[in-house]
Amino acid sequence: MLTLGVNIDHIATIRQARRTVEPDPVAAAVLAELAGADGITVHLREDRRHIQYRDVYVLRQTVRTHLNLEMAPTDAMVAIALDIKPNYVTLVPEKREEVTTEGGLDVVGQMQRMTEIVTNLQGAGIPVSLFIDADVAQINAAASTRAKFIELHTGRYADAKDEASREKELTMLARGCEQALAAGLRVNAGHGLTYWNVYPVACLKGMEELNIGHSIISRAVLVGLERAVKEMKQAMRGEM
Ligand SMILES: CC(=O)[C@@H](O)[C@H](O)COP(=O)(O)O
Ligand SMILES: NCC(=O)COP(=O)(O)O
Repeated sequence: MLTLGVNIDHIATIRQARRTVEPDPVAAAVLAELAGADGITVHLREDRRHIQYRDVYVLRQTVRTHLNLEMAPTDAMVAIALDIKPNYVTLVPEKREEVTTEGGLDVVGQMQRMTEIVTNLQGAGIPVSLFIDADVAQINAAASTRAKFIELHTGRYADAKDEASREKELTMLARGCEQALAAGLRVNAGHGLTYWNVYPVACLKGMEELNIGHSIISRAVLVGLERAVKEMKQAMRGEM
């Protein structure tokens, strides 16, 4: 059955805008789980722009589904993952100046390093997923590292400007999924998925989990606004 990992990075983005304590990603994770999330995903970026070490540390104790830690393939992050022990780690490429993750990992170009990290984390009982584009060579390389999963980068599909390009990207995702499954990999996907573009990806045969964040948090802010304003009026009347 296809599962949903809810990425709560942007709850932390709102908190960090004021460097305060609200909204707390830990509370968001509880609510997401109560609403049916099958997993919680957080990306602990090197620049700590949203999720903080404290969040991952507390989430490890509170998440009741599974915790997917997205992280750059660096020694510092591997040490954190070995200490926290999330249910799985997704290795992602990271650039300081990027607004969000741009491309997939270049596993082909750093086979030895990737294999070392995968071996190290999986040896400690933490399954690893490699966030890659639906590219034949990258998928073969990912399988060679013996990582348990890949996460197919759906950004190009999500950003497609017209139906023909979207169809082309979807076909590449479908072929990538098929190739990966045949190579013994388990397949997740994510990035830029929304309420409007998710269904064709959700229909891909063999897809295990979709990790979705920005669109869900954006919608949550809007569907929750009416209640939040009403509650502030109550508070102003001393009713809270
Ligand atoms: C790896 C991936 O696709 C993203 O979800 C990543 O976590 C994006 O990072 P931001 O949440 O900082 O945009
Ligand atoms: N790995 C993808 C993810 O966790 C969420 O990406 P997005 O929905 O915030 O673009």
